[in-house]
Amino acid sequence: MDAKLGRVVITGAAGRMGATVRADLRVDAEHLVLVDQEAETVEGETAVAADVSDLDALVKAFEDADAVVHLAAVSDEAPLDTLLETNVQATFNVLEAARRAEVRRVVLLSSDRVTGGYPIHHHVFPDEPPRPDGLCGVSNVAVEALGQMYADTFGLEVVALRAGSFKEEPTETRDLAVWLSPHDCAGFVRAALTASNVSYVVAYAVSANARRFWDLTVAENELGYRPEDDAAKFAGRFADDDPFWHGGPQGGDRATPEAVLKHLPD
Ligand SMILES: NC(=O)C1=CN([C@@H]2O[C@H](COP(=O)(O)OP(=O)(O)OC[C@H]3O[C@@H](n4cnc5c(N)ncnc54)[C@H](O)[C@@H]3O)[C@@H](O)[C@H]2O)C=CC1
Ligand SMILES: O=C(O)[C@H]1OC(=O)[C@H](O)[C@@H](O)[C@@H]1O
Repeated sequence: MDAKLGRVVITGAAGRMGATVRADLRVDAEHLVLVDQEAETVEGETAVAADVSDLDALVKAFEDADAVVHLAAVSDEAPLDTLLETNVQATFNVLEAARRAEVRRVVLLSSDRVTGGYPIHHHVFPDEPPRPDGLCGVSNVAVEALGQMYADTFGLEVVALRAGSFKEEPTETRDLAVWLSPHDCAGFVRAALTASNVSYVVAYAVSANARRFWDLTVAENELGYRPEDDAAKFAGRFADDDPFWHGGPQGGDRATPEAVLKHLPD
C-alpha cells in the first residue's frame, strides 16, 4: 500500500468509475472529498454537492487537497456544446481550481476515443497524433491539451489516463482489445496519484489484454503500473471470426458517419 496519498478529491465520485476508485483509495488515503451532483459518504469521506461548472465551488472543495482525480464528464457521444461545457470547460475549471488552491497533482480521465480513428491493426503509442473517432474524442483531445498547458505553464503535475472500456467483464468482441477491469482501473489511478517525477504524462489505461491496440510502456515506465487482467480469459464468449477483427477503426461502430451524424445539428 502507498502511504502517501494524502487528501484526495474525486469529482464524479458517484459514477461508475468513482465507485471503484473510491473503494480503493478509501483504504489508505488520509481523507476523500467526493464532488458530484449528489454523493453519499462513509467515515473518512466528505461529500460536496457541486457542479464542476462552478469554479468557486471547486476552489473551496479543493482547499488543503494534495490531489484531484477528475471523473465528472460526459463519456459518450453528445452534441458538441454539451461536450465543450461538461468536458472541456469543466476540465479547465478543475485545473484552474487546482492551481488556485495549490493542489500538487491532478489526474484527468481522458479516453481511447482520442485515437479511436486509427485502424485496429495499428499499435498506438500515446505520443502519436490524435485521431478522434467522434466529437467526444475531440473533447478529450482538448482535455489533454489543457492538462499539458497547466503542467508546462504552472508546474501542476498532471496525468491524463486514456481509459479503455471500463466494466466488470467484457460484454462484446471489441472488449477483448479495449477492456479495463475494475482492478486495473484502480491500479492505474493509484499509480497516477503516487508516481514520482511527474510533470505531464499521458498513458493508456487498459488491461493487459493480449489483443489490445495500445502501448503500455509509458504507463509502466513513468507511472510504475503494469496491468494484471487479460480479457483473453473471456474469449470463449465471442466468435473468433467476428467482422470487427477484419479491419476498420479501433472505435468500432461509434466511428461510423451514422454514429457521429446522430449528434450533429439538423
Ligand atoms: N466508463 C468507461 O468505460 C470510460 C470512462 N472514461 C472517463 O472516465 C470518467 C468517469 O467515467 P464513468 O465513471 O464511467 O462516468 P459516469 O457517467 O458513470 O459518472 C460520471 C459522474 O460525473 C457526475 N457528473 C457529470 N456531470 C457533472 C457535473 N457537471 N458536475 C458534477 N458532477 C457531474 C455524474 O453525476 C456521475 O456521477 C469520465 O471522464 C469518462 O469520460 C473514459 C473511458 C472509458
Ligand atoms: O469502449 C470504449 O472504448 C469506451 O467505453 C466507454 O464506455 C466509455 O464511456 C468511453 O469513453 C470509452 O472510450
